[in-house]
Amino acid sequence: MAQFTRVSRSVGLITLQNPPVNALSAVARQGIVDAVKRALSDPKVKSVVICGQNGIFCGGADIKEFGTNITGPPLVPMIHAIEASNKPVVAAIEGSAFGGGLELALGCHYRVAHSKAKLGLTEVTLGLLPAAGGTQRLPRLIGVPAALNLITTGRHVTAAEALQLGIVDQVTDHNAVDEAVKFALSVAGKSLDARRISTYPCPCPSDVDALFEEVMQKVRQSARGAIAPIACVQAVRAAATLPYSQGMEREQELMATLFTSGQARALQYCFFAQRAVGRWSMPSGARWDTSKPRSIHKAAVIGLGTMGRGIAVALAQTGLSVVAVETQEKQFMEAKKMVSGMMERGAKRHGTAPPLDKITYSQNIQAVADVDLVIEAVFEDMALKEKVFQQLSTICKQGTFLCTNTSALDVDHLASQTRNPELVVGMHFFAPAHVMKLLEVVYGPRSSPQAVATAMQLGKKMGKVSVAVGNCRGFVGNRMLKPYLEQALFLLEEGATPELVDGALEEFGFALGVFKMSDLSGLDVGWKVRKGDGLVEPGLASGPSARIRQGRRYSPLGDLLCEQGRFGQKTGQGWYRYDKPGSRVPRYDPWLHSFLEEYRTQHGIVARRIDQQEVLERCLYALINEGFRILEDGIAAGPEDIDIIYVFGYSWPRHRGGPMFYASMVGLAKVLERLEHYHQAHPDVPYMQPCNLLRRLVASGSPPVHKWKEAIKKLRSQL
Ligand SMILES: CCCCCC/C=C/CC(=O)SCCNC(=O)CCNC(=O)[C@H](O)C(C)(C)COP(=O)(O)OP(=O)(O)OC[C@H]1O[C@@H](n2cnc3c(N)ncnc32)[C@H](O)[C@@H]1OP(=O)(O)O
Repeated sequence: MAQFTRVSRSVGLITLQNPPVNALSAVARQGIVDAVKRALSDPKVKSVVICGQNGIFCGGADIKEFGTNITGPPLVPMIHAIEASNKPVVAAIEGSAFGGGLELALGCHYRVAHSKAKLGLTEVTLGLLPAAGGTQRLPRLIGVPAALNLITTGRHVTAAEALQLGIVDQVTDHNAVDEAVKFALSVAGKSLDARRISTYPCPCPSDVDALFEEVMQKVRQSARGAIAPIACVQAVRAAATLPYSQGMEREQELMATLFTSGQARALQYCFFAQRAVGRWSMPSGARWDTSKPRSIHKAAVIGLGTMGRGIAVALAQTGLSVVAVETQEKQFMEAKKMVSGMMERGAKRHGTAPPLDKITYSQNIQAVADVDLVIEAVFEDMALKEKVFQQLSTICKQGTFLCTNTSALDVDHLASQTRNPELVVGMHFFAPAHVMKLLEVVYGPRSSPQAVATAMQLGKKMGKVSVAVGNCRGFVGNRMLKPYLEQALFLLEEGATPELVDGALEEFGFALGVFKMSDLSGLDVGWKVRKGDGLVEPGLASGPSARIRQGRRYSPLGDLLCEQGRFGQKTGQGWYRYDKPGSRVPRYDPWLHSFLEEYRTQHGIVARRIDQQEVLERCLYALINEGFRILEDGIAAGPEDIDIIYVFGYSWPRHRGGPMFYASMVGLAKVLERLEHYHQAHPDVPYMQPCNLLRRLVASGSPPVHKWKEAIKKLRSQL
């Protein structure tokens, strides 16, 4: 797991060998301890280089070991031994040096990095802190403000930035190991007194207290309830205010609390879930490892509204040639300007050239004749989309994949409009499409595995986290949102306010509560859908039937706002008031509150006190219940797919692991009991009726979330 060789006569080369990322597992740590001992005791070795095999230095501690009985030598004394060595030790950093990997490098006396390497103390993203001395060494090396920034965000820095910050001593475009060996030869025999970071004083600004107070406030605000970033600040504060050994004690103390926390479990679950969704499967048995994607060189986007523009930018940024089609003159001119602006801003942020020449614009759909893949992003109207798919089917060359960006409509019905339905899949982007990381790849019963594999691969190229899901109304994300939104409206009817509901959800960790989010998305969007579904009945003002539609409880509150022209941020009024149309800061709206009171009076509802717990239980458990139905229906292959969709697409707090993971943490029996309770109280709300799968999982002893897939398979086979 760590190979020792002697190179250039006097350099001991220690190579970590733990594929795929040279994580510091127990065996790898033992390998390093043994190799370091060997290097230090070999009189021929005058200096040492530590590197990782296969072009990656080290991906940090082995996350798979967390939550198990950890054996093998601990990291902290191992790194101390390296730092204490009387022979110079040089880290040769290629690929990545993350978490414990960078901490190992900080224990070395020198660091040489390849120009393409990335470095970071990423532990906070896993609900932890850099507890192998990282919180104590980094501030001593680069100063408190820069260390705070890196440690509390876990962000990756390039080799160039690492050099500028003083994290590495040399950056090279050549082979980093060869350069590190040369470096090691050059420093052999030199004094190491000034090279042991733990002995450095911590450079601090004069008013340390004020600095930490300010940072703590900022971190609390952005952490949305996550505890690790706060512990990171506390640990760095210890570096700034205590001697090294006491700082280390504080670091270990804080880590002990984080290590066993539910948040760390949730974040580590998300880490693996994000990777697991790439190993997709379809009910037909088609899988990621047996389905070959086709290469896409040229793509087209049809419709340059908000979504189409974002998709065109995202495609061009991957280096593809893109044909962007918009048939309406005004929208066409506007879109061209907007798309160029979006690309220029993106390029400026990344310090690259905007890929303006990658896009050709056309007002004629015939321009897509020679592309390999089309993404339709016209207005969300089935008749319009049907027509576009019929046209595409005749215009495009043989074999072109036809994708739709619909957020809810029937992908299979669109496929039926084409000559080759097997080439049709959904590619559901989230707004703004060039920014949001999530992509739902929707397969219909006739989508070919190759079409799914191609869309998944294209999503990956675009830097998206792509999740393959089955075809149903709203797919996974929007389908689960429906009961969540419905409960929020019922709560308003019964006595809650938008502020109370949003407050509870934001305290839970959502970036925006449900009403703020609805104002941002536009209330007219759902109104149109409800009209299409025959749910909107203007004039049905009061009486018992006013709140029953299609045999179930219905709240017309959203429709009533829309009838008043209150569409949210864009009109300056929605569930909140905004300073002017397009403003983003929601303000308390006395009109809305009187409106709610009048509404309740009109419908004979006596407002009651609703607490945060009820808000959370009703909104979240209704959503989770639908998640179980989605699993039962086979629309999502496993809980990880649902959780990743919610974390990346719907701002579900990552430190709560996604809705299905959260349900497992709350306890399935408790979720079931609360759903039963609310369904008894509201029998006319079918979404509250506990799903069979949930009942059966509880009856089978509530297996942990990573065993659900297996349990569902077993339950299915028993049917
Ligand atoms: C009491 C304990 C005290 C401990 C004190 C010290 C504390 C240290 C804490 C840490 O070090 S926590 C770990 C910090 N490391 C990271 O955050 C890095 C995580 N990994 C990555 O960011 C990426 O994997 C990568 C290294 C940049 C490589 O990316 P790439 O896209 O090339 O591959 P992936 O698909 O992401 O990964 C491949 C494969 O490897 C698994 N994996 C990656 N990192 C780790 C790890 N650190 N431990 C275990 N396994 C790891 C990953 O899950 C993939 O496998 P899978 O089967 O597909 O899931």
